[in-house]
Amino acid sequence: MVNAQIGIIGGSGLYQMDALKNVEEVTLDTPFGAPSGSFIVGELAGTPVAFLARHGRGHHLLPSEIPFRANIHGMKQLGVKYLISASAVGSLQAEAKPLDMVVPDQFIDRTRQRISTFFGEGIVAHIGFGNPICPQLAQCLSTAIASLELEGVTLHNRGTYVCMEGPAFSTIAESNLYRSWGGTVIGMTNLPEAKLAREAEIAYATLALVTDYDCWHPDHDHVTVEMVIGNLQKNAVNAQRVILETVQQLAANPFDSIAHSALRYAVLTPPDKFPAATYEKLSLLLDKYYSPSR
Ligand SMILES: CSC[C@H]1O[C@H](OP(=O)(O)O)[C@H](O)[C@@H]1O
Ligand SMILES: Nc1ncnc2[nH]cnc12
Repeated sequence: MVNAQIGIIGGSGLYQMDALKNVEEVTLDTPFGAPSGSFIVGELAGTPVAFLARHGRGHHLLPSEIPFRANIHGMKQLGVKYLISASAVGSLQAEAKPLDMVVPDQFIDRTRQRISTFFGEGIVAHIGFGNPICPQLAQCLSTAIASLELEGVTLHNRGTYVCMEGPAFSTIAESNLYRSWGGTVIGMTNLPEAKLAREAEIAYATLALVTDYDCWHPDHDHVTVEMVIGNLQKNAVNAQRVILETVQQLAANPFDSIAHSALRYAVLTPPDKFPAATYEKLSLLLDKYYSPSR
């Protein structure tokens, strides 16, 4: 099996990494079904990475249809310890303008139809999620963005990502509500990913690419798909430069994240009560702690 410690999930407008070398397409199955598509494994500046387009390469999956569990499980199978998510977001604050980059440190969950856990079916676990983003990985992203001095791009190195269900964009009333809650940006995908990555003990951070002002700003048009993709196309080259720089930093200075031991005290069910079939589904996550005692 191919091994890549760094994973990249590309969102709307980022369906491939142009700088990848020695590329191999890997099709994986998981106990949680099929991922969004095949993983593209290759080298970025000599470092092995695994890339996945979360909506599929032809963008055929709605946010609510993305097989988040399979995607994260697939990354885990490939050996990923650090996961970078690149995502299009609307801005909820005037200072975060289209084409800016935000590295959020918090989430607000407004999803309704997502399965955001690997657990259940007889094995109960509760991970800590107070700090949902890995601070060191977020710092790597921020350092990379700052070091590139990208023209016209302001870095916002913290912020709250509101994750809505979609697929319709928000109403003005909702957008203003999220602003009053302190939301910085809004998207439809990153929260289930972050929760599942934490359960899989993978450090996760988001590179949020601002594409629009959602619908709250009196001086800007309401968000449309055309606006999102137009701005992302302008910024996709910069986003790939940021990811490349981050991967180089990470390869030179790997670190231990709190995410890497998230399950140590999370499981409540005694191991002798684990249903065998459920344990088998979760063995990639749980063997590290329980295999010898079972
Ligand atoms: C194309 S606009 C809405 C769409 O874009 C964002 O996707 P991603 O997070 O995968 O970049 C947003 O979350 C919606 O899924
Ligand atoms: N305004 C917005 N709302 C939700 N998701 C988005 N992705 C990009 N812009 C968005």
